[in-house]
Amino acid sequence: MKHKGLIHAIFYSLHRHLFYLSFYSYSSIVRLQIHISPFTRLFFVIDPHHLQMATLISDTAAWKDMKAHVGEIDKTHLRDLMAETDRCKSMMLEFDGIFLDYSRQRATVDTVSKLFALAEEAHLKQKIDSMFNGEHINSTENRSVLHVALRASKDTAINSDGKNVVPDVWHVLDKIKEFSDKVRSGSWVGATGKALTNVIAIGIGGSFLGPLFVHTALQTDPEASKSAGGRQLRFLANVDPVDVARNISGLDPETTLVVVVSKTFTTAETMLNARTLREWISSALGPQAVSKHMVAVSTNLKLVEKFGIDPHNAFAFWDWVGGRYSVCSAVGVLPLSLQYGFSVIEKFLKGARSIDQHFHSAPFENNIPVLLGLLSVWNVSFLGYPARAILPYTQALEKLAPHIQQVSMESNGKGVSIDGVRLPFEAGEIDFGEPGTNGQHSFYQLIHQGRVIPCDFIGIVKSQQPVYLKDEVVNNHDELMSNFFAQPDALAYGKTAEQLQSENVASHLVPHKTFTGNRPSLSLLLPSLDAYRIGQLLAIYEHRIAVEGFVWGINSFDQWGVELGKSLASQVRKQLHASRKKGESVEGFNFSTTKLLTRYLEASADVPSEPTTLLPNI
Ligand SMILES: O=P(O)(O)OC[C@H]1O[C@](O)(CO)[C@@H](O)[C@@H]1O
Repeated sequence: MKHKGLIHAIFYSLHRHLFYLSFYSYSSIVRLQIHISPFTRLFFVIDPHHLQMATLISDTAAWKDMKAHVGEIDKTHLRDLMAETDRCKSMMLEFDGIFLDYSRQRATVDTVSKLFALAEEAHLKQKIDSMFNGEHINSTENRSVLHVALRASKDTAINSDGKNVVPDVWHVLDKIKEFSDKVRSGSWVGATGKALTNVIAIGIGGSFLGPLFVHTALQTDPEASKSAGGRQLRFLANVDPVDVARNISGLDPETTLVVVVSKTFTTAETMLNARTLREWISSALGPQAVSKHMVAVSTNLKLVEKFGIDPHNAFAFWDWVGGRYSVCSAVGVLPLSLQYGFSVIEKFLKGARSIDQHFHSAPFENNIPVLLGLLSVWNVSFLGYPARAILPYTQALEKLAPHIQQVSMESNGKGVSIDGVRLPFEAGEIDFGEPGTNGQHSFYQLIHQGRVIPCDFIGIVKSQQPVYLKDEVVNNHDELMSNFFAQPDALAYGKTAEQLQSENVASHLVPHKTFTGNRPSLSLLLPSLDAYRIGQLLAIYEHRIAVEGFVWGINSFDQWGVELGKSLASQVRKQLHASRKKGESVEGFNFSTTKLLTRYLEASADVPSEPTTLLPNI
């Protein structure tokens, strides 16, 4: 019912510490909505069909002040900024062994105070508190965001919907400890009585990338690798049968445990891979072997049971854990504990906890994730650098960038504010990276002389695997770290034409050999790379990404952008079935897709149309 010009309803609601005040007019002309909370702000819709006006962060004085400030920064070069010792000193800090130097950002002390003003305007502190307090800050899914509870100590209370979730977290952790101890000690055996020494973890996205990152980082840590003994942990993510073949290659079902990891237990790729490995096990050992060889991690325990996995062998987590934030839940803790033992993984959780406490309580000027997040906003939204390179100088962190890609790009790759208003600025950033020095011989050319890409340099003081050859000038790790220290200066200072001329460089080469410099980076130095430090690094990135989203005023905890492709794939799947089984021609697609599908079907007409035995050939 519409009453033109009439304020039809006034709602007051008190929800925890938040106060909402809403005026709705069902007129087609005016709808006025004022929500007073850290997340929802003044919001007017004048004619829902034509005009929307909302207070976005980009409408605030603090944002405009930052925009104006860019002109000041453009007048300076990092060469000059780096000469200001007091400025540099103020841009270095340390927390619990992690040393951060952000003096090579294109920022002055004034820039940093303006960023704090922006944070204030964005209600950053209140938003962080709301996250830790279990408010439903993931508003489009009406969920809390409590990955910090996954690594809280037993005596902490963290509430979601009025319930302390920490006892549930520890109930599952204790169950993982007990189960992984049994498997590792050989008291839980496979169907033929043999110990299960190999694990294949099936999962994709957040149910894969975080655990893979941690596993790769721990693999070469002496304590962890000693604890792993000869055990193997593999990850099956891609529905590509090549990935199945790679995973089972050389493994014996008799000694293999399969962990199916899926928050929803409906993800098409994971479920097909799970059915494929169930077939691999039952065809070798009989269907009754599944209960000894397959366990699951999920929030959907009903579907786990329906799949045929014994509910006693299911490890739960909760809807307040986002997939990409789930590595500290059973998603990561179960496979990693099976491989390394629970005590190693507990250290990883403690490392993450150390950063959680720091993030929650440290003042912004000493708060590593807050500073990193604000600097990213500065680089993306004001200096106009859309990408970020993650460059760890340790091969052990080779899977850090792929994991952070998901955490960052799935979280902050959004086009509307948390209120659903289209953003007049770009949020999110393009993350990529490779360990140094490999990356130096690949894409660094572009970073030095092409596009400006802010870089995160991550260095480790003590190598996990030190090597020192007798005739070398420095040990291998010092060689690696020489590059870690050199690259940020090369980017910041560059090399001028005058310098080249003084070196008698041929004049036609001077433009080619000139480095403009003024390219921002930051350096994080960790004392070592053990389970604790890996946990810290993970939490630093998770919280940094949340800070960016909080300032941009978006919902960093949903991922609607992945849905459309999934539903289109399901239409294609139906078509492939209809064409292969019933000979139906391709229909209902555009010209291009019809052509591509027809070509695919015609060219693959000779592939087996009946089920085949699984025979990996690699
Ligand atoms: O754990 P699930 O439910 O199988 O989901 C896997 C991944 O799929 C996504 O939903 C996106 O495709 C991710 O957010 C998630 O991490």
